[in-house]
Amino acid sequence: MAFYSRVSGSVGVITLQNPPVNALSAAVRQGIVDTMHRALSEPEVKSVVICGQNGKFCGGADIREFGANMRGPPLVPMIHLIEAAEKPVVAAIEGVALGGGLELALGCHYRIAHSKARLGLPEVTLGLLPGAGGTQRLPRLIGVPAALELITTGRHATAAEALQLGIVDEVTDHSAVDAAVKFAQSVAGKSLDARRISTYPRPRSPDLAEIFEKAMKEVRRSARGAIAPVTCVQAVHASVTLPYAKGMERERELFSTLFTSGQAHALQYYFFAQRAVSRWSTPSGARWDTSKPRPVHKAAVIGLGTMGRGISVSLAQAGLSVVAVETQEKQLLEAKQAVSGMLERSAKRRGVPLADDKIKYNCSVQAVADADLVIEAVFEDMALKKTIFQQLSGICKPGTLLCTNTSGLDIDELASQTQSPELVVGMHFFAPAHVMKLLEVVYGPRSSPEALATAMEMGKKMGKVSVAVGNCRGFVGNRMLKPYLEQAFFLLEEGATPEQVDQVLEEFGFAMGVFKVSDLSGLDVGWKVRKADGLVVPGSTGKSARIRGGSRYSPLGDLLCEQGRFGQKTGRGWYQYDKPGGRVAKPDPWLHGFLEEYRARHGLVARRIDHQEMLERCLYALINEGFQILQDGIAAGPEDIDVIYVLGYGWPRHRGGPMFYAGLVGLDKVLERLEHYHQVYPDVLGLKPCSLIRKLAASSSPPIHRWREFIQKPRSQL
Ligand SMILES: CCCCCCCCCCCCC/C=C/C(=O)SCCNC(=O)CCNC(=O)[C@H](O)C(C)(C)COP(=O)(O)OP(=O)(O)OC[C@H]1O[C@@H](n2cnc3c(N)ncnc32)[C@H](O)[C@@H]1OP(=O)(O)O
Repeated sequence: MAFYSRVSGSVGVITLQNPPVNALSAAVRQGIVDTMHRALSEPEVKSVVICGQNGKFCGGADIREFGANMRGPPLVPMIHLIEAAEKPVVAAIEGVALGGGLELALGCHYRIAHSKARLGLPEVTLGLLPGAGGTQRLPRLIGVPAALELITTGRHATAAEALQLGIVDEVTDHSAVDAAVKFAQSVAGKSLDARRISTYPRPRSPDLAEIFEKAMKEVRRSARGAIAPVTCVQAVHASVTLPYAKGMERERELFSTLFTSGQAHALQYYFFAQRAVSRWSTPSGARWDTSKPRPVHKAAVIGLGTMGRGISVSLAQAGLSVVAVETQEKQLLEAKQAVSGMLERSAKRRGVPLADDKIKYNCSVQAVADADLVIEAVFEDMALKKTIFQQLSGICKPGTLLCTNTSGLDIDELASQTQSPELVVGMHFFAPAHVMKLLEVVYGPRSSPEALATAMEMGKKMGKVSVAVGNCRGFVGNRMLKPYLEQAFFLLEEGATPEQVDQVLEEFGFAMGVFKVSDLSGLDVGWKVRKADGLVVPGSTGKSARIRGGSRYSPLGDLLCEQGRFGQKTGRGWYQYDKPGGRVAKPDPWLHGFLEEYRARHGLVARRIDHQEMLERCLYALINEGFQILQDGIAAGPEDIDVIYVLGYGWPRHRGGPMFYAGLVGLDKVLERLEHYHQVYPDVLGLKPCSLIRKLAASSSPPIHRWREFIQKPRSQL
């Protein structure tokens, strides 16, 4: 709703009230319309201020109302009512003015912002465009290039930038509401002819055609198949080619196309999924709202390789005192230099104070004795990690949380090396650790709810999106990667090239295809794991070379590693690069010859594999594992998996995540294709549909928010 009051006798103040962000729900819109009429009809009122309760102007349209039968007064006429008013209306912007919130402010005659406020039109991130006049008013106010940039990226601008661009008229360090009231009094009775943005002339400039062409090219390149950014450019284009009223019609037409699109549903689902993962729960009933995190003031990082350095930076930037340990003096010095550089660059980029003095470097593990939380970040080697956990158990003060940065090793095995296994959790960071937003927080069977809550809280402090997951090989992300990679290898055996498989995945929207990613992260990483698992059998020939434990196995990755082809770092992998460390992947005739020779050796006849089959086999094998993970209770819900895949594995956000995508395709269709492929390849376990997808499909494929009802709760000791 909206609350009306009169201030200083002559200023009507309309306060939006819809916690937590004063989104424009039907009740709020109704409240604005009613209170505007009241303010306009009261003769004593000479001007109006619109503000939001609790220091937040407005977070935009109420996203929860999208899709449902939208009731209440529509936004566009509501904003026109404000703009057409004969009394000056001033927006007092505190906190945020986003989406419909900024469009409401653009309908006001003046805008006063608090210096800490953020303003933007982030609709594009929800698969929409600013459909309440934003695409027509903003370019008229600040020009096409700046409007295009803000609308197609959806980024938030600071108040200072908004002032510079001309979006706001004044910025204050004090109460924006008080400033707006004062301002409103000063402009009472003045002409509003020059203050109605919709009446401004269409933006004109000789280079507009070039600007739009460039913008369109750029969004097509970066959107990776997302339609909203492209549609945003089309809508802004209407502001220069059409008069305002016609431009608004075009905006509405384009908005309607986006509004009902699968991409908008996916992006809005993802918006809530990213927030839902913080409300974690475990199979045994431990929950975010009943588990209290321990206070952490001092943290320690052991091992200052690439991951340890990034983790130290993240901790320091979160304001913690950090002890960074590397036992070799030379490596310690190198790491110190590298971390300082990272902190400096980051401080410059984010405009925050340098956090260099937060980190103390040390050669001895003893230095972590008084830390509240230790993150071990040495190589992925169980024996080494075990030794460190034994040491830590003896050195650390009672109650210290012991965390391991591992991408898949058994948390419980490490916990069993300590005297307090309940204080051990996994923290799986993604490289580069100070940049990537995702953190998998892994609870073992003995981790306490308090330990899990502390690690989740720590992730949040570091600005990460933390997802709580159970302990199993590869946790969620890497476990699902295995069947996906396996299919990609099998496709090569059957006749595809790495370029073909990657192209299919990139056209789907992945930032990089599976083989390019493999080259980037290093083929030797998986090779080491497979060797430790006893899967690598050098020189094996005949049928047994392609079977492990009764299931189909592809040794292609192992064979490349035996040739020293580790990917970008060696200049050769699934592709070739101009030099070791090179970044530009080029098809490699050597590899094509190698694949032909391999197929011939194993009696495999290459066939032409169509686009659809490549996509289905890779994605559905991954999705099937996702259902198995839900069934095993490793992830609490599909949102957890989707957030992990979007933030950690380059899954295109506009497709919601693998589990959402499965629902969109249709669970019965995914099941049918899995059944088909499993029949063709009965020796591939990853293609055997798991019982949860069968159960859901048999129950008429309920919507994704109901899937949890179909998951049998596994027992856990946590
Ligand atoms: C055939 C079809 C015809 C179509 C007909 C329809 C015509 C309609 C035309 C209408 C045109 C509309 C045009 C306008 C569109 C919009 O405005 S879309 C919304 C744009 N706004 C946003 O994208 C902002 C989203 N929110 C945020 O970015 C952040 O929440 C924040 C505001 C910056 C605050 O961040 P923080 O303090 O970190 O809090 P959070 O945890 O993110 O959020 C707190 C809770 O608030 C919920 N929430 C936030 N914003 C909204 C919102 N706009 N609507 C609903 N709910 C919102 C958020 O989900 C959190 O709650 P929980 O999920 O329960 O945790």
